[in-house]
Amino acid sequence: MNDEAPKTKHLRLGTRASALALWQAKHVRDALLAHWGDALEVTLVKIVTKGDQILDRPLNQVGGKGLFVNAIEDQLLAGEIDLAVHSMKDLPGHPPEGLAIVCTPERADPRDALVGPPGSTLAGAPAGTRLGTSSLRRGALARRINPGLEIVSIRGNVPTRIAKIEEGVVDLVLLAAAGLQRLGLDAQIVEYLDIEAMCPAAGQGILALETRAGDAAVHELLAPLEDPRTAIVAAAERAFLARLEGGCQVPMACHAQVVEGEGEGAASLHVRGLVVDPSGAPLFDARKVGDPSDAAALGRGLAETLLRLGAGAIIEAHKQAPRRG
Ligand SMILES: NCc1[nH]cc(CCC(=O)O)c1CC(=O)O
Repeated sequence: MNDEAPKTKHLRLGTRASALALWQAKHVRDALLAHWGDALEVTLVKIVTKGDQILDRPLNQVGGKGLFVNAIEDQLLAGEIDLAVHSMKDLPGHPPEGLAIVCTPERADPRDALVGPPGSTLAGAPAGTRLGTSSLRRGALARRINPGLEIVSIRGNVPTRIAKIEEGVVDLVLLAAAGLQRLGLDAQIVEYLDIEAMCPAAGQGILALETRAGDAAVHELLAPLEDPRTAIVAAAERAFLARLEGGCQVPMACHAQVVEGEGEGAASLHVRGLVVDPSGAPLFDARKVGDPSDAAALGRGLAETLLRLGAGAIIEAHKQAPRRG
């Protein structure tokens, strides 16, 4: 009818079907539509992953975080979808051959947050308090803050884990602030943990937009969502992860921040990384400061520093942990 009308492009966006994954996928869809308007159509494709189906065992025993992303990446490689939206925290350090993380929107709150009875704090919880978490990192760092805590492994999506308090299985739950905020559950947060005391997981609070490598048409559609500062910190944290990664879940943390220079001074990139035994000790903890343009080298170098300090033993122990199922 109207020859002048721009041609509508169609994007198939693959996502897990959990409430958090759907929120994230819709958030990306809405941001894309806000930018491109009628020139773009986005279809959400819900994909059930192995990680969604196995809920009765800790993640580190059933194959780690890859479980949540493999099915989605397979569909991307097969051309069934054009774009996958992931929590960067759930991704391994390297994308599989043929895929690429091409866009990282602005990072949300990277902190961990405590859910439980009003007035509770991690440090002030009485001895024997049961803290629910499936993350070896959260359990280990929580025990450093309060050695009296009893760590209880819980699985399931965010609302399921919070329900464990009502069910009497645990007293407190530690979760990512970003996930709670996205689900509108932040009214239940009783304490935000300081980044220094509870160093977040690499990529926590960051969305990773993944496409087929070299798919310039899709990459171009995503470009308006890119946040350059997030791309820098993500590059550092992912390089750290990639250098240390074993096959299973390893208790490690990494957090990078771009710090603006004073006056005319250039910005600098601060990266902290740690590897900790699940019991809370020993802990290998190091920091590096460098140029934001060297983000990946800085993250990798930090990982190598931890290996020189002896962190490899903890990583090996978790690589060799038997996989059941
Ligand atoms: N492992 C599950 C997962 N993956 C991403 C988030 C929250 C959002 C984020 O950290 O970016 C969560 C829930 C949680 O850790 O509490």
